[in-house]
Amino acid sequence: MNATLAAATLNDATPTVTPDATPMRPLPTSGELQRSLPLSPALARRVEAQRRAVHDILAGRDDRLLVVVGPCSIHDPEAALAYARRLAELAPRLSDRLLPVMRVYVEKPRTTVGWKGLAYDPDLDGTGDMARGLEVSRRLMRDVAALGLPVATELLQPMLAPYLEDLLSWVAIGARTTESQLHRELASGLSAAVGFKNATGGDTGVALDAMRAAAHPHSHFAMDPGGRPAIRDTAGNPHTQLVLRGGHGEPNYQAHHVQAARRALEEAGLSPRLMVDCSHANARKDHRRQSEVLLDVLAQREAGETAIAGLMLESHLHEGKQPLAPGRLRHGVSVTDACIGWETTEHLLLTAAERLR
Ligand SMILES: O=C[C@H](O)[C@H](O)COP(=O)(O)O
Ligand SMILES: C=C(OP(=O)(O)O)C(=O)O
Repeated sequence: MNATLAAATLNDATPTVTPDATPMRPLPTSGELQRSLPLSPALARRVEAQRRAVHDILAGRDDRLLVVVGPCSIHDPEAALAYARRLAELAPRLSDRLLPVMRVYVEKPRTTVGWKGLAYDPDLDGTGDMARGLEVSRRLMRDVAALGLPVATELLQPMLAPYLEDLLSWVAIGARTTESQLHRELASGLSAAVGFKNATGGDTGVALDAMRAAAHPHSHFAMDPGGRPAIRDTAGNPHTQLVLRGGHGEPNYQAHHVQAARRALEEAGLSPRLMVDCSHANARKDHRRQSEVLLDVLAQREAGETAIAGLMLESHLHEGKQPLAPGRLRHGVSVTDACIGWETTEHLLLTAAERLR
């Protein structure tokens, strides 16, 4: 062992260097962040009610459509809050047929390399101020939940979950991590519902395996709120869902795909209530195609397909995407995948509510 590390390990319970002696930067513990940005009892009760509403849809006790909608990624919390206000204002006009849940995605999985999200790099300049990233992420999620909108996010780094999980009503485990045992263990201890995406290559079987694994109790390595390593014993999460997102550039949202997925869920003894992601490979990475997918999904519901319990849309204040060039960013435009703009989003959500009445 390197001499600096050995000294630090022996003399100090919290070493501040890595094995190659690179200094490490401190982060708050999840308990510290929760104390500085607490959930009031009233907001905690509201999140509980939001989770119950999502669970009811997944269990088929509520036949509304769960709609996970919002930016591909959050890079500007102020623009995200402006989006949230519009969605919260629209929600009462939809609420008899749809339950809108806002995408507040602060972590991004990357195919190779790229900006990894607000929690990792809130200054968008590679400085990686994750302490501030965690703080702005938690603050934003708390503001969105306080507007009355259930919060959805992708959980990618399991260590990050305890900082945010008390605010979440719906969690995605992404196409790149559905097969990961760590993410299945994580899902098994969450109170929020969890959507497992099919793999990037299109395999839905791994998501079904993930649902079965997450429903099971686990004991796994974790951090306690004080930042100490701890064993987390989970109860298992029965509120999980398959998310069809297409694979290898090929869609999997059409009626025959949905019917095949429903049969596979039933055969595996899982609840046949899935979500269709209108973006990603289902839109062949062209954001304008999201409306085609949504209209097809609505037609399937109208034809009596009960397996479709939800859909996902990538949407921001303004259409399209832009390169991440700090100082030259257009307000409310995605810096990751291209999104549909607010007017299209509003039109699609109102159309969906009307057609499902
Ligand atoms: O939704 C997001 C992206 O499709 C995913 O994070 C991968 O992004 P990338 O291929 O641009 O890295
Ligand atoms: C990364 C995402 O999706 P997927 O895991 O399907 O690529 C996403 O929804 O932001």
